Parts: sequence; C-alpha cells; structure tokens
Amino acid sequence: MSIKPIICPSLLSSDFSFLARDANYMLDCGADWLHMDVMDGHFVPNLTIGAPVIKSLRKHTKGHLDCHLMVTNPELMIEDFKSAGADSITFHIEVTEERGITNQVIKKIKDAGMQVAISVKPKTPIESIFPYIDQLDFVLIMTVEPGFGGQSFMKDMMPKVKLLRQKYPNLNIQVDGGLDPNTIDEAAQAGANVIVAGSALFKPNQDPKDTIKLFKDVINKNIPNWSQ
Ligand SMILES: O=C(CO)[C@H](O)[C@H](O)COP(=O)(O)O
Repeated sequence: MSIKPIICPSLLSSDFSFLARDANYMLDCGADWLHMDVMDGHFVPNLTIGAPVIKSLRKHTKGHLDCHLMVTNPELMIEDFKSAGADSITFHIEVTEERGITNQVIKKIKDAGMQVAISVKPKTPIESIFPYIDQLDFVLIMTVEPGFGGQSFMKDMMPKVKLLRQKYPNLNIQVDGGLDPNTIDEAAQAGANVIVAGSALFKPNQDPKDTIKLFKDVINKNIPNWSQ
C-alpha cells in the first residue's frame, strides 16, 4: 500500500439540517472521506447520529462514509451500518477488549464487506492494539477526549503516532481532534496521514479548499521523512 494524505471532514461540525449539501461541498473542496461521528450518550457524554442518518445521506453522496462508533456496544450496530451504506467502521478498543470480543468485532465488520479500524482514547496505550494491527485497514489515534468538536489538540499523543509509524511504515494512521493549520505540522511530522477535522474546515469566512490543500501539502512534504 502506498501512503497518501486522506482528509476527512468531521460532519459533526456541519449544519445537520443540510448534511448532504455540506458533505458534498467538502468533497468538491478536495476532501477524500466523510467522517461520521456516531455517539451514544453513554461511551461519550454526547448523542449524535445513527444508521438511519447514514442511510439518508447515502442516497445523496458517493463519498466514503467513515463511521466512527463512539459507542459502548459497536457489535450490535454493524449490520445496520452496512445496510445503511457505511464504507468503514471504527470502534474503540476500550469497549471490546474488556469483554474479549475484539477479534470477533473485527471479523464481523470485515465479513460485512466494510473497512475496519480501531481507535484509542488519549489515556489508552497504543500497545493495546498491536495484536490486531495486521487485520486493520487503519488506526485512529484520538487527539482529544472523544465527545465534542472544537477542543484543543493534544500534542502529547504524538509519541503514539511516531511509535506506530516507526513500526508500520505503510499503515494508514488517522488522527482526530483539534487538527488545524497550526497543528497539522506536528501531526504530519509524527507520521499521521489520515486527518479528521471539523471546526477548521467548517469555519465561517475561511475556504475549506485552502485548508484541505494545506493539510495535503504538509503531509506529502513529511512522507519521505517517515522512513528515515
Ligand atoms: O470525534 C470527534 C469528537 O469526538 C470530532 O471528530 C473531532 O473532535 C473533530 O472536531 P474538531 O476538528 O473540531 O476537533
């Protein structure tokens, strides 16, 4: 696999009453995937969208629907998300490892024909996902506590990204939370190539085309350094 930048606007920052319009506008501006923040009000203290919203959006966009399940029981949602038109499912290791079902959840997502990723919250060591990496399409390292957009980037998560990049030069490494023109350098230097950004791309009076291009340029500049 050759590594390239993948920019994923977080639709948590969109106007939900114009979800399809905002999603397609981001794709027109150069975005690669659409990041869908699914929150159950239990694993995180916020409640957002579920499979019915993915199903509605699917009718209006061809974009890759990258569904990040910030939920306590991801295993119960996989079939519904597949039927709704999801392209990838990310779940949290914190909710599967304690029940010994991580392998089972990975298999269920893959068998359904979707890409699969595991995410780690800021306090979870990256080593917890090492046993599963060979089965994953990408890994998501949270750079804020999950639950809300508009928080500050946690630069102390960068050692996790660096370690993962050193061990897995060809892995798609996604970061999520507080990514903007001021923090993209640090994330890209550490080795992140899949960028989730909400507030920075939906900012009033700022052209998302410019920000997406900047993200891509910074990542492309850093890719040759990752193998050194
Ligand atoms: O997963 C999330 C929160 O749990 C959001 O995707 C994330 O915070 C992106 O928003 P912003 O770019 O505004 O930080």
